[in-house]
Amino acid sequence: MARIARYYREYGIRLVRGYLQYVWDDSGRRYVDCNTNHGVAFLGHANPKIVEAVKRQVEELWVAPLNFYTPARERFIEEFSRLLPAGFGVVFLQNTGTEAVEVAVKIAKKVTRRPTIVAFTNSFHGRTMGSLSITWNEKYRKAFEPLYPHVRFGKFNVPHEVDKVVGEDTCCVVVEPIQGEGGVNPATPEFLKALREEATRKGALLIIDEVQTGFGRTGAVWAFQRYGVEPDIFTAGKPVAGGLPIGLAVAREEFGDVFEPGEHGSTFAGNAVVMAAAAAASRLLREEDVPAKAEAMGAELAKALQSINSRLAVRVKGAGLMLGLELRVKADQFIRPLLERGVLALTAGVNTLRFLPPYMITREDVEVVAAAVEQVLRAAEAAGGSPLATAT
Ligand SMILES: Cc1ncc(COP(=O)(O)O)c(C=O)c1O
Repeated sequence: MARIARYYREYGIRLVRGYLQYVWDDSGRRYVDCNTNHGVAFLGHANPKIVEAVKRQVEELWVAPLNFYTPARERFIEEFSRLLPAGFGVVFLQNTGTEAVEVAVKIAKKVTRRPTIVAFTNSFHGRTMGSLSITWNEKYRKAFEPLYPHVRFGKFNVPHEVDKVVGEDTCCVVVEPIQGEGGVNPATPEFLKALREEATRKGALLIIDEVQTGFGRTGAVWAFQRYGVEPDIFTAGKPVAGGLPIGLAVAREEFGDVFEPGEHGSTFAGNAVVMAAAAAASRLLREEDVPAKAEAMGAELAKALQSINSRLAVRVKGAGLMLGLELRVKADQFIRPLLERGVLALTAGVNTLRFLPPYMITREDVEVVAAAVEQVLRAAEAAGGSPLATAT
């Protein structure tokens, strides 16, 4: 028998079931899911409203190329449009976050005819060759160089240097409103505003990457709405189809016809099953006021994490239900001990524990998570310096 290629750390746990904010392993053990497959299951595992829509769709039609109209795509665009700020009239359908970034950059290149992409320190935009080129961390890029050569990295959250990196050669500036993989680092309002102004001044497009932040997680449908700064294009992915693979770029109306037939495409993009799931997810987001719930439970979780009594905890970062607990030590050593206490979590950067739970997480779940985190930090403290590799 072949085996699945290994390039992820394995925890030796076999997950067999997921329902809303919980997953279960094959021994019947339940976990509070603050990993949600890197933010995908934000609307919960097997959310009944999405399950129902998918079930109906799989009996009707699975795939149809973008050359044809389908009721599933029509329902999706109708529901999704209600989540879009005025002026964002065009959706480019893809299958993953990295593809969403790729198409956004392609639009910028075609519109401006310029070569250079500007990105920032600690950015993460994906792992295909284009998006990897604007992902900052050497760990992800080194083995695959040379990448796309026309990239300049500016310093994240340093507004007075923005004019030095954005030039007349720049097709687009790509930024996460809150850096996810890079450490749960929120952009400052001054920084995003400087990017908007400088991009406009130099004739470059501003692309805001909402693959991790978007679709309600930060307390607004789109995180940039918290800043009052509007991009020309934004990307989304992870939770938009409730758990099925999706990525998309949303552009201002004027960029809608940028590609000639044949210049862009993707076989699975906009397939009927994913569209049915994304239509149901978009509807649920609006009807249940998911962003407001994320804001409220995010405040509870942030408060609980802040009150953790450990000298290893530095501060809580993020917004809504995209939260990081910065530590004085490397964060990855705590993922396994947290699993042993019934909590799935993530790391971000080197020394941040990241929590991306579903919006229906309860106060009791928050208590479970915070108690588990406190226990693992205290256990590490009690063990004395030895097991603690100091973060660099
Ligand atoms: C901000 C951001 N952009 C792009 C991506 C890539 O998305 P995907 O893994 O779906 O290709 C990610 C994934 O974590 C992300 O956080």
